[in-house]
Amino acid sequence: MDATHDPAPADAPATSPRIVVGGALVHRGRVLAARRSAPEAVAGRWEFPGGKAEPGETEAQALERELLEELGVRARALVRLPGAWAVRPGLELRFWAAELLSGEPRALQDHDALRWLGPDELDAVDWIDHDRDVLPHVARLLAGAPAGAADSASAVGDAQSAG
Ligand SMILES: Nc1nc2c([nH]c(=O)n2[C@H]2C[C@H](O)[C@@H](COP(=O)(O)OP(=O)(O)OP(=O)(O)O)O2)c(=O)[nH]1
Repeated sequence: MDATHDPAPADAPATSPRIVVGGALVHRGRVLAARRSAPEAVAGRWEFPGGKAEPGETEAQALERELLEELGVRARALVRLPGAWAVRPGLELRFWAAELLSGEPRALQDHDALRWLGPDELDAVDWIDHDRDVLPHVARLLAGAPAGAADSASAVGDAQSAG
């Protein structure tokens, strides 16, 4: 982009938007939902775990790092899902599909509960609005995922709020 011919508005951030990556972590035909413990604006609502990409990181690297930090699992980012959402000016949310490589997710950071949701259970939790928008893509992802125990949601982690 040529800044000379495409000036940013005066109130825009100095750099391009920072990216937040949310991961639709799929395992045995279900996807992991995580309930946020903070900040207050989103506490108690469900999201796809992830976080902000650090400078120099690819989106895939950022997601894999965040899933290790937040859930204690190794995962592989597979493909970006369509769409992008402005969380706030200068912060853009994108979603990726990811597969679980090893470990059992635990709510170590930012979350106080986790649930695996099957294709018929995607409406079972109170999603953050942006995350609800991407559910049709997640449903398609699950439809193409290897069949697994998708008959019921189960709690896979539960912890007191870590603040
Ligand atoms: N991780 C994640 N954040 C989401 C989702 N949907 C959504 O609106 N958000 C918002 C909540 C936060 O305002 C922002 C992401 O912040 P974050 O707290 O997850 O990022 P982070 O772990 O890198 O944060 P920090 O180190 O700066 O505290 O995006 C989602 O599905 N996953």
